[in-house]
Amino acid sequence: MIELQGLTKRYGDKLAVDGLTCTVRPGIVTGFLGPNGAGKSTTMRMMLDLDRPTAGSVHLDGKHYRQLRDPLKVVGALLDAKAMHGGRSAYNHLLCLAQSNGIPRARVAEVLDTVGLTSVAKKRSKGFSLGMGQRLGIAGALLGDPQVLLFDEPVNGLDPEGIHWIRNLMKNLASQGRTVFVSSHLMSEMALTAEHLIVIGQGRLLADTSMADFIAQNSRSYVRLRSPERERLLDVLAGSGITAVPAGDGSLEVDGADGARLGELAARHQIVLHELSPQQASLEEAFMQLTAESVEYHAHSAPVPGPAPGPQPPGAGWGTDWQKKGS
Ligand SMILES: Nc1ncnc2c1ncn2[C@@H]1O[C@H](COP(=O)(O)OP(=O)(O)OP(=O)(O)O)[C@@H](O)[C@H]1O
Repeated sequence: MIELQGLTKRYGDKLAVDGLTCTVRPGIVTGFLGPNGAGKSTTMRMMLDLDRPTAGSVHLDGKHYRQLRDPLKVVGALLDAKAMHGGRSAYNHLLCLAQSNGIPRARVAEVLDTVGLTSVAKKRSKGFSLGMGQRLGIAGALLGDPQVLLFDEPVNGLDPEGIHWIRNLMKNLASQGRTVFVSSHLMSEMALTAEHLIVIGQGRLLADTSMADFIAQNSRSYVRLRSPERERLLDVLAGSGITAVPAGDGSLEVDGADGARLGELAARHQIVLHELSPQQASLEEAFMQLTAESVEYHAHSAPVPGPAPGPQPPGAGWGTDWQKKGS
């Protein structure tokens, strides 16, 4: 369990983390979300005593990091996969960590095997790809068999097989009763991995809730109906007190009634349906909705040069005209 109590960090004028109070529980994967600069990395660094809080506290399974005799046996972390001595082999890197934390040498081979790096164990890590570096960082986090695990952007640089692997690894670690706390900007991946979410914006807590509730509370869900007898369907729905909104593509959008009820209603009146599909917003949409006010950095689309103004290609405007909100 990780307990934050009024956790605050100020860098000069900048309040990077602003009075965070929350608990990260064991047995589930908890996702940590926030726009760029929200304070996620700073919070994780304070959990590991790499940054000293301006105020407030962090406790890992009831203890402050500095009270831990062999910290790697209590908390394992992947913060920056490149933060290692590149001249050392993967094996020696892990061996150094093991020896300074009272962890038996045999554990090194075990974690190398877990992360799939046994065949390159004797190679220097500076020759590793981004994905191999991530795997080595994860091996380091697992070395002490800790109950608490922190992962900052763990799928960075991993290929689809690697992403699948780490998703299952995190779920397995949680199912063993461990506390797994993971940050990522990849919403689709987070939606598949995390059961609970902690969301921050400009250093403040915005949400501490289950994944399902987060999406339900921050987005619209409705049922889309399509029928060759649209007008009759509208009448039948109205007769049952159900409001349907005609959409531009000829379908109807119905809020506040579930698919089963709508399907039965149509069947009772012998109305043919070509579509009946519950529409649930994605985590990404819910996240954008909640954090819209606390996004500090916005990209503005650059005007497309040329005679015909039209839709911009995906990604147009990125890297141009970054502007700090409110400045
Ligand atoms: N060492 C530092 N000195 C000064 N300001 C810092 C320092 N570290 C972080 N900050 C500032 O604190 C704020 C929070 O940064 P942090 O890196 O924790 O955010 P983040 O949520 O991890 O962002 P990202 O998603 O972009 O990684 C930012 O405004 C950042 O510029």
